[in-house]
Amino acid sequence: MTLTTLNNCPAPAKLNLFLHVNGRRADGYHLLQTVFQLLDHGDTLHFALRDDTAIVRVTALAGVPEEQDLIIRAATLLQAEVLRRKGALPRGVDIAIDKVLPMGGGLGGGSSDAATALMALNRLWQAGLTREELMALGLPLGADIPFFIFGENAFAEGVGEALQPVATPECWYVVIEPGVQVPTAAIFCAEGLTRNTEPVTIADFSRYLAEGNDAGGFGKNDLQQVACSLFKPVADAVKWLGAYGEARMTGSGACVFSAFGSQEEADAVLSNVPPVWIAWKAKALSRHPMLTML
Ligand SMILES: C[C@@](CO)(OP(=O)(O)O)[C@H](O)COP(=O)(O)OP(=O)(O)OC[C@H]1O[C@@H](n2ccc(N)nc2=O)[C@H](O)[C@@H]1O
Ligand SMILES: Nc1ncnc2c1ncn2[C@@H]1O[C@H](COP(=O)(O)OP(=O)(O)O)[C@@H](O)[C@H]1O
Repeated sequence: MTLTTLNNCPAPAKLNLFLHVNGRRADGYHLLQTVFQLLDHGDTLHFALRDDTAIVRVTALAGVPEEQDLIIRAATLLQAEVLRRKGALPRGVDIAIDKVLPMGGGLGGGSSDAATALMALNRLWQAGLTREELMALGLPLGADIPFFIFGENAFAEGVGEALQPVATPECWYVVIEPGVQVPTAAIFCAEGLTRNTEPVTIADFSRYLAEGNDAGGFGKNDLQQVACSLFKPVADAVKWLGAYGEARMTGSGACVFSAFGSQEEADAVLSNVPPVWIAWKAKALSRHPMLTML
């Protein structure tokens, strides 16, 4: 079927259930091991084909000029790839976004938006790229983009691009936004960052869960100590949520999460969150909702 619009396309948040820094590549990028968890909370994008070839963001995004927006950059890359393959530019597109996820929150919002744009436009433009080709196209824009296109919870290595599907518990997460934007680069270049965590295996993670442990208790987030020392609100959120269970930062911060077995337990914690913070609950997803939509 030829479509000209795709509305209500979800761009879910991710959590890094643990995040280990195992080394550094020659180009300075850090080698990581992590488990990515999809959440049923995120941004929503809307696409409408145009009669010209322009790619236009029709909603403003504070602090992100249109040409720097990962959504626009991803769409532009895919449009050029379609030109290369088919010899003609596909129609332009108006892209609207309902932005919910905080920027610099470690929830992968920008990457998830870009991944959703690539998946939606691959369909609208009938571009025919495989999932692997879309993942490779997105990687230079952000290390988390391949994961979102992969579409399943994953054990990731490299800079996050070597992905294996992994089962994770069907639990609820409480997420606190401490109200600061943590710049990823500042955390990775911090002097105090440890970069030599011993590698783990996907089997180690799965065994830990099979023993009945919470998803958020395996390993640690190696970026957390540095982020907490540079950004006190992150340390405060870890301390506060830690009173209810294992509390951990996601990605390079700033958001902090804890796992709960039921929605009621999550609600009980949420009702106590100090009003200085934005906080919400989200259910663990096992698949990216775009996979069902397309
Ligand atoms: C840490 C993670 C974990 O999922 O997520 P977020 O917290 O950003 O969501 C990602 O690896 C974020 O990867 P990516 O999205 O590519 O990071 P960027 O913001 O582009 O990286 C900014 C800078 O951080 C450093 N950087 C980033 C990733 C990495 N594996 N090693 C690095 O050294 C580089 O100096 C890079 O220029
Ligand atoms: N569509 C977008 N949504 C959010 N951030 C974007 C977007 N496009 C570019 N960015 C830039 O990416 C940075 C990281 O944002 P984001 O991916 O939301 O956080 P994080 O990498 O911590 O999960 C932002 O500070 C912003 O400058």
